[in-house]
Amino acid sequence: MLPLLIAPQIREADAYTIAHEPIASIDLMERASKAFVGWFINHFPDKDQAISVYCGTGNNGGDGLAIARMLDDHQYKKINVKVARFSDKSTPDFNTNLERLKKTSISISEIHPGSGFPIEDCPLIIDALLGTGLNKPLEGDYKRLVDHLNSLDKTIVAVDVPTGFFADGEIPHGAGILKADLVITFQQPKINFLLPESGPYIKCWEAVNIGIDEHFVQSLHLPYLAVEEKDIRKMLKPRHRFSNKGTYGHTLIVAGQPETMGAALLSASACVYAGSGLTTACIPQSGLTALNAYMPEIMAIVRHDMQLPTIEWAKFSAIGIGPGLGKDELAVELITDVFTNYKKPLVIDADALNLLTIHRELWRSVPENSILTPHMKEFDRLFGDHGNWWQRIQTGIQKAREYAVFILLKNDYTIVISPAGKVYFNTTSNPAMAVGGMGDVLTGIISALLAQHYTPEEACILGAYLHGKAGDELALPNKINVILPSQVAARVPLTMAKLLA
Ligand SMILES: NC(=O)C1=CN([C@@H]2O[C@H](COP(=O)(O)OP(=O)(O)OC[C@H]3O[C@@H](n4cnc5c(N)ncnc54)[C@H](OP(=O)(O)O)[C@@H]3O)[C@@H](O)[C@H]2O)[C@@H](O)CC1
Ligand SMILES: [K+]
Repeated sequence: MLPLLIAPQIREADAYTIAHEPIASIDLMERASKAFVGWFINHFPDKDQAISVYCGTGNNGGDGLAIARMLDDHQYKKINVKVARFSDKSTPDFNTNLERLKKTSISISEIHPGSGFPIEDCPLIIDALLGTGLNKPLEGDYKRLVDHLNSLDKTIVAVDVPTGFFADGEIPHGAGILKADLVITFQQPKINFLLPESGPYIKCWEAVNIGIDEHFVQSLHLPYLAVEEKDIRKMLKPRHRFSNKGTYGHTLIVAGQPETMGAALLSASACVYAGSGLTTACIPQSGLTALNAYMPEIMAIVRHDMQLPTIEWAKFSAIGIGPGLGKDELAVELITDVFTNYKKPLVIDADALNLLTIHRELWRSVPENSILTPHMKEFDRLFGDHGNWWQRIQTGIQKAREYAVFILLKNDYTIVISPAGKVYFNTTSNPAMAVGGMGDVLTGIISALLAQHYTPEEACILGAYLHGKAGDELALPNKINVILPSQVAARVPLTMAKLLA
């Protein structure tokens, strides 16, 4: 897992690396700038393109100066540097890099407080005004400059973070933030890059390694972690010789109303594809023909009008409940029946989450370590309205602990919060997956993983990753705009096979 540090921890890790590698601070800046330039050159190979580098007077600005010098070394011929002298302060590494830059032929100009802004005729701007040192929303000269740059139709590549963008914590409404086409960020994506609030400011980002001490970072036992492919490869268990369907569990999916049988079909079929040895769907009677026709591998427990079905609880190694279940009286009785009789962790989704919102007394019987899979609206219905995603995560941490459950909060980077307070960011999935039914498939996959004896934590992490990865494999190679949940479900075996190879 890639630990995701917040800004003060980034400073701590930088300082530790400087003291213990050891490496001089100015050389770490050189290394960071070199990593930036390495990526930049590959993606902007036209050395005749005119580039303006805007620098503040802190270390982000120091990076900008070093980057300008290095691009000059690489024969980029039309570089100019503009230093925003909005403060009397400057860091020693900024000063050293300014002296180094003055020895080149690069033109350096300054922007002063209250002054107008120079005409900008370069199509490409490198933003090294402010980085992770941001400590308050932009105002005054910085805000004016950022608003001005945003008003120009330029390509903006930000160093580490776009100027004015908080790397973590709440992003104030209406803050002045530079809109970057690309952010080349050091060591790790900043946590706010992974939240929807970054959408208007960051078109894409790339993290480059600058050799921060990994042992130190791991020793911090940080709550925020990004899931990487190598973690998934370690987690996934291959199937063994002499195993049989019993080895891989029996999953029950409690879902569907006559009008929402699709949710039950998607969920139960995803469960089969994700490797559950046996899958049974508890569905309304009117859906039986559809179920048999859609996927004969799925067995059924039929719900007759307003009658609770008889369920042999001990038969099932995992239960997923909620997709298309509705909120009527029978649904309430059914969920109560499941919560009362089944003591292992459940996967609780969609209408089952809505029922938890309406009938708060149900919370008392949610089995420990169950997995709740809300999207943003379901989350807010459960736990109250939130003005931003950072707050939502903090509430998630508190509620996961309070109720001893896992909360999987759906997002472009789906967030899994454990009762122990760990926050895992999934790194797969894409906008082509924004289609109704995609969540039902995820529920089926996670339920199947529970049935196959993955721990609830593993089932969440693995389920979110596989679901997104299957979607990526379908959509990304041909830049397909829309993929269907049923396609994602059917792709899962191949995605798993690749990860096990
Ligand atoms: N540490 C390392 O070893 C490495 C660091 N690296 C690089 O350093 C960057 C972090 O550098 P940094 O800490 O110097 O902060 P930076 O973002 O340049 O800004 C600082 C200045 O901004 C000011 N300021 C803050 N908010 C403001 C506001 N709203 N409006 C106006 N001013 C505001 C603040 O002023 P103050 O509030 O202190 O008066 C201070 O003077 C990081 O992103 C990466 O690029 C890499 O080279 C790798 C090695
Ligand atoms: K920046």
